[in-house]
Amino acid sequence: MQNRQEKISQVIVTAGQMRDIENRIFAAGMPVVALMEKVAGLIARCIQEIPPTPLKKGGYILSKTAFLRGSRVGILVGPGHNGGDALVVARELHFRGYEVWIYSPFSKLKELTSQHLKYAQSLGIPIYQTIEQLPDSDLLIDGLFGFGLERNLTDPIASAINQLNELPVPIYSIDIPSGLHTDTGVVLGTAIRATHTFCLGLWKLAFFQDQALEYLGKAELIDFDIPLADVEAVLKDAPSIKRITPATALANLLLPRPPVTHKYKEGHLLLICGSRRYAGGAILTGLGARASGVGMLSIAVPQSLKSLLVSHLPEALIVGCPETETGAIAHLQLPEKTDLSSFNAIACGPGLTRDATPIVQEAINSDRPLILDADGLNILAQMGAIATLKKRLAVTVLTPHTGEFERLFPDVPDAKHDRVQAVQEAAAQSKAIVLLKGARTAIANPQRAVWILPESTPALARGGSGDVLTGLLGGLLVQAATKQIPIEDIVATAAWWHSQAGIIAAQERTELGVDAFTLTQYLIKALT
Ligand SMILES: NC(=O)C1=CN([C@@H]2O[C@H](COP(=O)(O)OP(=O)(O)OC[C@H]3O[C@@H](n4cnc5c(N)ncnc54)[C@H](O)[C@@H]3O)[C@@H](O)[C@H]2O)[C@@H](O)CC1
Ligand SMILES: [K+]
Repeated sequence: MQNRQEKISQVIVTAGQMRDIENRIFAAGMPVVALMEKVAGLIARCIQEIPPTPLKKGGYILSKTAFLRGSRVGILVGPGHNGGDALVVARELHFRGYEVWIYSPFSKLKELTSQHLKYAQSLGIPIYQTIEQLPDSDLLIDGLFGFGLERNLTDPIASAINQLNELPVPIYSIDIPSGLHTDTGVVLGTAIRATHTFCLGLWKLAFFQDQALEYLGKAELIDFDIPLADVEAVLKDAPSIKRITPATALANLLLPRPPVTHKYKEGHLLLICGSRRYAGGAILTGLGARASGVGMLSIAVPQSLKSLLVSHLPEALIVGCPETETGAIAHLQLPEKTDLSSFNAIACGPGLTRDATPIVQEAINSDRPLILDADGLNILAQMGAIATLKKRLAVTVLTPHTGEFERLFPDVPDAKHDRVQAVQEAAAQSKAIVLLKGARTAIANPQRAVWILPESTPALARGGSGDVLTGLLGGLLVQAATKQIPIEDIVATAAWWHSQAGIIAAQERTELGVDAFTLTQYLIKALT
């Protein structure tokens, strides 16, 4: 049972896939009306369990409303089965003693929705057609549109939604905030700004698109027992899109270590980073790698940074390299009897400046697994990312933020519109594993499979936090090199670990207190 729940919690579907899964359930004999009753019953129960918490918006307490028996609940009803769900909730809350009213602005409703409305009316629940008639409420439930929304919202419903968003009451959306595109999370005209969203059955893609986040509020999955067999049957031929869960991330963390091992068995990582201008980037990348538990760490930096790096990372082998006039690494000067094949992987980029082109070229030409970040990505973009990467013999991992992504892949569809599709396309075209940073970091492999980080914190939106990720990822990658773990899974684990450290640090120190050095100090804490 645990296994089923864990699997369900990883799945992410599009609206089309959800409809196909739903149709299989109906074809197998489950009556539509029974499923609606079951789903809406679960939602009604969740609403009754809402604790009496103060309402906050933007961090400020607006009112101390408690949603207790007797509270006034406004139910927003659309024309389809999302509206049907809302009407079943209305009926249940009515019988549980809540003071319910219904806003039903559409004249044409689907059959089942229309029947529920008729029954609600027979119970004496007040029904209003226009926004001006609506009484006050302590809580709104949004059942205007679910995954059936197919075109832009227009007036009068669009302006009604805008007015409802202004009310100082929490809004609980059923399935998805009405007005959001279920796959891209794009706002179709306007959308409900929910304080809480009950996502029904399986996570929909919109929940992991950055542009949707400010509309979703706190998101919760309502598991209504969709059989795994139906999910697997519908998803089997499509590239998988998965949430990274704590269980999957921890499974790849290489703990416990085998009792008999040695430092070279736990991987040798080469970091190529830093310049006179950006010395700190090299330190942060090194500290990220240190937290990974890497067996051996070598760090190539400009000669003038060598003693600084030694003082911060005494355990690492610091390789001082000849430098350009501007203080960038001019070329790699490894110790005697060492060449790039001595390392299990290379991570290259943080703090290099764009003057370090030859060394990035050298790393790309090597046959080692390679992580490129920051200036490593900017230099790659100048070379032409797709053509350059196609020639690589070993795996490449790219870790761009949106700006770097656009420079790397100018011909890939707009990452601001649909980040998931963009990262899939970039990985497929470049044959690299691409980690697109954002509020919901998304990782894709060349086969278009995607892993999405469902949780993060804006505390990580600070200079240097990406350097920490690069080091951490590099350290994990070399340790996994001898252990047959797919690299995509290691990338997902590194992203999860990094964000968990940020979340825990922010809880203790506020979102303002997570500078990149502090973040490195929370990495181990996130596991203990
Ligand atoms: N997936 C499932 O297994 C289940 C789904 N259920 C509910 O059913 C919902 C999907 O129901 P529907 O397919 O009926 O879709 P919706 O309820 O999302 O709405 C579709 C209706 O809205 C109309 N519409 C679409 N765009 C419009 C626009 N821009 N302006 C005005 N009208 C517009 C359509 O013509 C259609 O009548 C889900 O979101 C969920 O709430 C649950 O009842 C039961 C289980
Ligand atoms: K909705």
